[in-house]
Amino acid sequence: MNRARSLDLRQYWALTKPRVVALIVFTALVGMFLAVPGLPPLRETVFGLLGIWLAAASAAAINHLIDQRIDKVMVRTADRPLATGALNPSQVLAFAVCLGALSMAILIALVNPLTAGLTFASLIGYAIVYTGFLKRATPQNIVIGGIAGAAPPLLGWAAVTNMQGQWDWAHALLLVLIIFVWTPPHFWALAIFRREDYARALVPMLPVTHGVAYTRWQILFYTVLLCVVTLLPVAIGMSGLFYLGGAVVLGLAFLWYAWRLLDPPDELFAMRVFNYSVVYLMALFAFLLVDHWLMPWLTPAQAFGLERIG
Ligand code: HEM
Ligand SMILES: CC(C)=CCC/C(C)=C/CC/C(C)=C/COP(=O)(O)OP(=O)(O)O
Repeated sequence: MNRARSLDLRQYWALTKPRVVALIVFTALVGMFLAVPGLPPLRETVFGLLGIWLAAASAAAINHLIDQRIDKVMVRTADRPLATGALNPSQVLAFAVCLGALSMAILIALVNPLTAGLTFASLIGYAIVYTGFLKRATPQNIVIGGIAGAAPPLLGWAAVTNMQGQWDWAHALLLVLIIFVWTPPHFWALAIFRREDYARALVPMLPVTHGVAYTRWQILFYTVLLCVVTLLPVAIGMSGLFYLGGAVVLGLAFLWYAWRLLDPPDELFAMRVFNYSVVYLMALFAFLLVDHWLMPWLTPAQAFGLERIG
């Protein structure tokens, strides 16, 4: 393969926002493991993850396409393939359509139509509703748009159960709720640091429209809410003590970051909060997984000498 070709591949790879999508796929995997006792079925797991990955990558490529003007103006995004001209819009559109079509074909043929439908709704929710409309319209853009990014555990759950179990909706939606409440502190921490980018690009992000001080309080509010919501898996008996320990320690650290952000030591501190948010979500979902799969016996009922119900 010559140099130009491998450079091209790298540009296409960048269109898929690989690191964001990796975490999205991991949350879908955790949804799959929590949906069933023991190991989830191999075919639905492998092709479910492949389909969700391709759909999220397609959504990310469409986001590049719709956001060309914004990406060119912002320092953080000025080196993206469309902003630099390394790829042209028709190439990006063709790539996104191919990934999206492949995703749907795999999910419909090898997983189930319900998962395909929910995944398609998430793709449209992020790529069109959030990127095309909300992002430009309201500072609540990422709160509402966060629903699409939060959906993957539900998609994973649907892939392996087809939502046949009695409590499927409640349990899967709780995982969605966790990511939904996590999204505002995740994004607004970065938006505080990048507020001049957003102001220049005329994107009404919260620190631009309502100021940095107000955004910091909003981050603290959602972080407190997140700490409460992350206790619910234990309260409803979905997760046990191993998860509880992890959630409490991770949550206390997040609270410390959000509190410290009210009076930060320097400008860069907001980026430390953002970086921690990514580590937090990755670790929280790892705790959910290990708790469910390796330590199912470590329940509050066991610890307090009560019999396990059900
Ligand atoms: C509407 C919802 C969301 C918004 C607006 C948002 C926004 C952002 C932004 C602007 C970045 C910086 C990207 C960059 O500098 O290139 C970022 C990074 C990141 N986001 Fe989000 N995000 C959202 C939801 C999610 C979700 C649902 C996940 C995963 C479950 C996620 C995982 C990540 C990760 C892992 C990074 C770090 C990427 C890297 O290191 O390159 N985000 N996010
Ligand atoms: C099918 C499915 C599961 C869809 C997943 C949706 C998805 C890829 C969510 C990612 C969230 C994200 C990176 C938002 C940033 O968008 P932005 O445009 O505000 O950030 P940017 O300025 O970095 O482009």
